[in-house]
Amino acid sequence: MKKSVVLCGLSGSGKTTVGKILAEKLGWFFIDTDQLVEDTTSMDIPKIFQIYGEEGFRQFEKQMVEKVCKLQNVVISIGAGAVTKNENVDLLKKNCVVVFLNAPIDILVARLENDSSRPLLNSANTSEKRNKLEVLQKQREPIYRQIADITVDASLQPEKIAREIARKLESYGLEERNLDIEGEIITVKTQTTSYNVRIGYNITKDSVIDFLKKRMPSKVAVVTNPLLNQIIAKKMVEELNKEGIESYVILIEDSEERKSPETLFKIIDEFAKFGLDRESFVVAVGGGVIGDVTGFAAAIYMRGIKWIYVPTTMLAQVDSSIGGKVAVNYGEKKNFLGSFHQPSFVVTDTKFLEILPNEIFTEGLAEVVKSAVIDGKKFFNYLAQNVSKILERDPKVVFDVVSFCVKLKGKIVEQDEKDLGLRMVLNLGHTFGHAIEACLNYQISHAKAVSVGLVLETMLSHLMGYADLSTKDRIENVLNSLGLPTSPRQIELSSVRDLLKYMKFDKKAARGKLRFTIPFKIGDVRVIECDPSEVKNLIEQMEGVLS
Ligand SMILES: Nc1ncnc2c1ncn2[C@@H]1O[C@H](COP(=O)(O)OP(=O)(O)O)[C@@H](O)[C@H]1O
Ligand SMILES: O=C(O)C1=C[C@@H](OP(=O)(O)O)[C@@H](O)[C@H](O)C1
Ligand SMILES: [Mg+2]
Ligand SMILES: [Zn+2]
Repeated sequence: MKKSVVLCGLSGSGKTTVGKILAEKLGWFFIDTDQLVEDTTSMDIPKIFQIYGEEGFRQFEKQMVEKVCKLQNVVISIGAGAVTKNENVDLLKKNCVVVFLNAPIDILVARLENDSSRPLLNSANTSEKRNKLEVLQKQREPIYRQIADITVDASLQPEKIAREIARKLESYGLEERNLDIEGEIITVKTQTTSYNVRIGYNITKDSVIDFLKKRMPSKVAVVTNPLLNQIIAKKMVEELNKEGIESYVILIEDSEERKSPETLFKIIDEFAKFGLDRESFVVAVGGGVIGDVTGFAAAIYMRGIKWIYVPTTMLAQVDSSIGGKVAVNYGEKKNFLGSFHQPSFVVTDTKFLEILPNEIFTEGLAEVVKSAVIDGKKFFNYLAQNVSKILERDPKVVFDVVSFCVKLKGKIVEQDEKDLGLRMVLNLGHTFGHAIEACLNYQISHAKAVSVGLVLETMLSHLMGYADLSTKDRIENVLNSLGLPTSPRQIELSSVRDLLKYMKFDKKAARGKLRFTIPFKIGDVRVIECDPSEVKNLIEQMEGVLS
């Protein structure tokens, strides 16, 4: 199924200009691969050509095409030459409705007359520029024509072109998404502080700006990745500056490997470079890695400055954005260095969830099931009954799911901010989950590990004489129907016994005892302590059942 739109055509055909207008019209996010390449390399395109040559640029461009083709509901504008790589063409055709912006050369030459940002068209005079464009046209136009689902006359006014494309997209089932969902504000009151989590649809920019305008911080640093910079952060910073609040963007790459002390110090160096002081604010826009690292940087910079979190993935919205746990990995050890530093405000905008690749969306769902098991039958049954709506990302159901999880976690954190008692129930699925992640060398996602962990911990509870088998079956069924793994075999974990040695390094283990959070039944989750030898016995029994 084609879930996004890409605009192609020669330089000057209006891919960037029309793409922005079209996205606005559809209520979708807009992404330009040229801009992504520039933000990722921190260089403009002429500079990239100068240093790496055209082929070097094409390699960066290919990585960006791969990245954006994983998303949904986005308007993409590519560089004119992206179609010269077959891999790009294949991906774009597979994932996007392709629109060819077709305009006569004379018009293109006129539009680009004073433009020096396109190195392949750099020329001393107009006729030379025209010749270069004609050479590119011969090579590329046949490809545009061949891959186009829709062709439009790009010599018209940009607004008109965008309108025409939007009309033609309807027959591909791609339509405007401007949903009217009533938001809500949830207050989290801990012993040390109190803050609001505002949940809503398409609320990020206004919420953050309103909040900051009331406080007028000395400076603001927004930490995000290149993709989210284009989608939201850049505009936010521009508006903040217009409002007289001096603001900057700090771009980081946010793969799990980058959740490191190096990234932490890089962010801190940037804070110092921009002159942030104790009256400044930090805004983290991104998934769990960006939230955790940025929150930790805010926690230790000048002994702590205030921060706002805008979580953009399902996992971050339902889990890591609440409760103020911030951290980086240290060597092999996950979240080994960290602190508690509650944000001053959380903006949970479910519009971000519309564009997530399926796999990343699903990653949040394991924690959702966990929350449902902790809370009880009502939410658990709601989940079980709404599996297909969740997978379709029905906006209302997604909103309810996020809201539910935020409220539950908020309540738990209010009673036990520092993870000394009650908060440990949130570790359900995680003693096994973390051990699975470590045992598989972190080549598995946290979500999949927690999903299998949930099932194994319920089995453990059963073998201890607590949970009955129907509880295990119900948890297993919901996880399975959401597309999450439930058995060691599905994740290529050959021996459950191997997990034991990793459990001993768990942060929850103390004085030689292991700690588990296990369900007695749905809605009754308890923390228990065990001797490693007892756990070894039980795991051996478990392997008997599994084989
Ligand atoms: N339909 C249009 N009518 C008039 N000017 C346009 C139109 N589309 C683009 N332009 C102008 O042409 C120049 C190149 O547009 P741009 O969007 O950068 O094209 P592309 O991304 O396809 O290279 C810009 O100065 C832009 O304002
Ligand atoms: O023709 C090309 O190969 C290029 C086109 C540019 O994008 P536009 O199509 O926006 O000019 C940009 O990707 C780069 O300068 C290379
Ligand atoms: Mg462009
Ligand atoms: Zn987790």
